[in-house]
Amino acid sequence: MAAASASSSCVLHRLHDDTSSLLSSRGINHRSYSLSLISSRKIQSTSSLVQSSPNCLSNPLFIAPAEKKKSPFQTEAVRTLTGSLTKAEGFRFAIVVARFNEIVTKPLLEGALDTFKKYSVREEDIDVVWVPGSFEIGLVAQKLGKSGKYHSILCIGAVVRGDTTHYDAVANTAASGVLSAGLSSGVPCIFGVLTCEDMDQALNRAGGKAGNKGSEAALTAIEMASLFEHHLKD
Ligand SMILES: Nc1c(NC[C@H](O)[C@H](O)[C@H](O)CO)[nH]c(=O)[nH]c1=O
Ligand SMILES: CC(=O)[C@@H](O)COP(=O)(O)O
Repeated sequence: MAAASASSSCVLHRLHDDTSSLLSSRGINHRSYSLSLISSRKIQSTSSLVQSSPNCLSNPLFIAPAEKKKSPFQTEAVRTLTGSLTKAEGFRFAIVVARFNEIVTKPLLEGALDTFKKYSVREEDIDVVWVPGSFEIGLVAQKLGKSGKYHSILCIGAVVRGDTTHYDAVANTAASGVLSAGLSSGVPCIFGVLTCEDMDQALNRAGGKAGNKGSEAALTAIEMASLFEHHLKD
């Protein structure tokens, strides 16, 4: 390989001289056309080109291909990071649950606990914290997140529209409170708060024909805990 590279190197230098004299004989400013004496690195890449197609040298205006430099940010392949649902054992969770509309939030909580158990989360690794209503969830979630004791905080509530616009205040504040708790603590805070037009909608999502949103939120809590623990740790 070294011999081949050396011979290609002298070939290229000779080609450079021949090309320069050829262009000069035709009155062409050979400086603009001449082969720049390519770096050893390009000679090696060009030597591999010469070895694969030696007749390219017969072309008097053969110009060694410039080697494209790889961006330092360029990778050989796209990396994909996802959380796993299969390695939940050992993760610690807090569940913040609103007592308002307990007829709905209790089955949501039970659905979440059943899912944690199904995915091997130990009972001793789960803390349940009750708050009066969904409005109070955000502050408590932030406090728990900042404690550093949990891999993920699951927030459960049920906001059901009444006769006034109070629903909008509570529903929007609950959502922004959970988001803010996650952003400020750096711990995944999962929004498992139902926001429903009536009680039927809420009950259908707490173990009725629309499933159990508490159970679904627990799966999200496990996946996010895994993603952060295995891929996003500082
Ligand atoms: N109407 C609902 C409430 N309202 C209570 C508030 O969440 C809060 O506890 C009160 O405003 C005191 O700060 N909470 C729910 O979770 N769901 C509702 O439908
Ligand atoms: C979401 C609420 O706060 C709501 O249940 C309160 O009912 P109302 O709007 O009739 O006072």
